[in-house]
Amino acid sequence: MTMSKSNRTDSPGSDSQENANPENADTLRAAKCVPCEGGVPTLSRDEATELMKAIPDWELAADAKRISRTLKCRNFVDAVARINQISVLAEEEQHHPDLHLTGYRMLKIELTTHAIGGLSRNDFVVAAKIDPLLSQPSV
Ligand SMILES: C[C@H](O)[C@H](O)[C@H]1CNC2=NC(N)=NC(=O)C2=N1
Repeated sequence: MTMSKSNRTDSPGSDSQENANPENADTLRAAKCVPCEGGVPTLSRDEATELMKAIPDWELAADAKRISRTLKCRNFVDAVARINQISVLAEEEQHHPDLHLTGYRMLKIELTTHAIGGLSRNDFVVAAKIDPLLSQPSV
């Protein structure tokens, strides 16, 4: 008899235990950034790759030390308005992206945890919170 997923008992080490609570955009958005002043390990490439599934519009750098999202804004004023929205969020979270505005409306948002020289969960929390801001008109 095949056991349905719902009445299967999870035991440590069983394959159903693996990824029992996968992170998604909602769990990341419900989280708060944890103050980071170093002394904690960066996420491994595998951990980062797993978290990328929650933020599909973002790109993982080849060295797995940062994530980025690039968008073409309507115009310069729209791009600056988005920077301002992101700055409010970054201050609330006390985790700050690098923001590059080039070619008058190309906005590249990069996240890395400077204190540890690589990625932490904070980067994914902020990325997941930035996404809804970008899907609304800025002004
Ligand atoms: C204590 C507080 O978490 C730190 O000073 C924060 C501020 N904002 C930050 N932002 C980013 N991106 N990386 C950091 O390491 C960082 N450190």
